[in-house]
Amino acid sequence: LPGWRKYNLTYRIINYTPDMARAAVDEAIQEGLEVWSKVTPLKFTKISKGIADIMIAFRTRVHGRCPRYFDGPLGVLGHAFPPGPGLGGDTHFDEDENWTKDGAGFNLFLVAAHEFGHALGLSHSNDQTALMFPNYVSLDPRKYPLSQDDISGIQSIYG
Ligand SMILES: CC(C)C[C@H](C(=O)NO)C(=O)N[C@@H](CC(N)=O)C(=O)NCc1cccc(N)c1
Ligand SMILES: [Ca+2]
Ligand SMILES: [Zn+2]
Repeated sequence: LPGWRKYNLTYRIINYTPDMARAAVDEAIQEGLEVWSKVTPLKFTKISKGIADIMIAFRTRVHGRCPRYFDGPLGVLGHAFPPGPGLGGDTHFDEDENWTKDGAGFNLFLVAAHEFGHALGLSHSNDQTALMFPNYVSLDPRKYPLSQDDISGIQSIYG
């Protein structure tokens, strides 16, 4: 089965990027999850210690026991593991990027929303308008980032 077998998921922000205010990071993460909870029965609860389903961290290069590595500035911006125990659902952002709330650099909310798509079981889409399209397209973050393709995809897993 490609998705989580429960609707109530926990997440924990392990560390914070120095690029943004902590409150802005909390908000970008929460909104990145809300994009998906708005169109599914999924609920996300933030915890501040212990093991969450979705462990979120800012990392560089080779990090911890993660089998995937980051590549310095630009290129890969983040990665997330599909639903499952342990590493499953965990989401990492490349700290060598310039993370922002608005303006230059990469919009954390947009990248987070994309990564959480993976953490919930979605793979990349070849629909150019989809949030799950492989390449970052700087959208207006105030504009709703999901395309019909994204919505059909997530609702086929969590109908
Ligand atoms: C092979 C993967 C590890 C690439 C990685 C990715 O897709 N992570 O989910 C990634 O960071 N892709 C870049 C594009 C690239 N340089 O390959 C990206 O912008 N992904 C995040 C993103 C954010 C917002 C929207 C979209 N469409 C994509
Ligand atoms: Ca990078
Ligand atoms: Zn991706």
